[in-house]
Amino acid sequence: MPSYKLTYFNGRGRAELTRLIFAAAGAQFEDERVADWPGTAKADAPLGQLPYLTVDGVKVPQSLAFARLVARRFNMTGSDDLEQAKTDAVVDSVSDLQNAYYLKVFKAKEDRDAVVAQFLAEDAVSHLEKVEKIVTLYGTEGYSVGSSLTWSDLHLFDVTSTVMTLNANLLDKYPRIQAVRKTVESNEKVSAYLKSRPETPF
Ligand SMILES: N[C@@H](CCC(=O)N[C@@H](CS)C(=O)NCC(=O)O)C(=O)O
Repeated sequence: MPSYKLTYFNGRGRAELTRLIFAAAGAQFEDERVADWPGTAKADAPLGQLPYLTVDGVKVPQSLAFARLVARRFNMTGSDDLEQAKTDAVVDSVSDLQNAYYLKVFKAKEDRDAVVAQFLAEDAVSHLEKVEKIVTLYGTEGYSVGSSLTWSDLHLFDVTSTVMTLNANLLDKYPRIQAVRKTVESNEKVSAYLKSRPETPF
């Protein structure tokens, strides 16, 4: 059996997608949470950043690269190469929202309320409209692509959960996104993980 160690801060952030994939697959991994940064951890990280995944002793940086590897190993990237491209396209659309959130809201120091208001009125709307559109195009009710759980469903769930902390009604206009979230939340293994995971500030 391959060994996996996920190294990140004590947060969901860019590591949570991979944790959700492991949870949905019912697979074991070591969840290393770095408390002292940079400490010695920065020098240990392949690109000087977190997260990274150590697979059988090999360190893989870039959260989407190793999430895709793990999802592929657990058959969660789609049933053929075209479906894989579709889950990639959904993941990228969701990541556009995630990156805008990190760049604007997470890093905001001054005028946070104004930054949040602008993000919700402009960035979030523009990205969520695209996610709703692509999920409608490629998925069936409750799935972002095809008709079974894929890593794009988990990414959509995770990132929208984070952005919803800014506005609980954020998804009112996006029924297909809501339906995917319901599927993820009602997955037995994922739901058990969500109940047991640590509460963290991000
Ligand atoms: N594209 C990278 C981004 C990694 C990244 O921005 N990591 C941040 C935390 S989320 C980090 O390590 N910041 C600390 C630093 O750069 O010193 C990924 O998806 O893994």
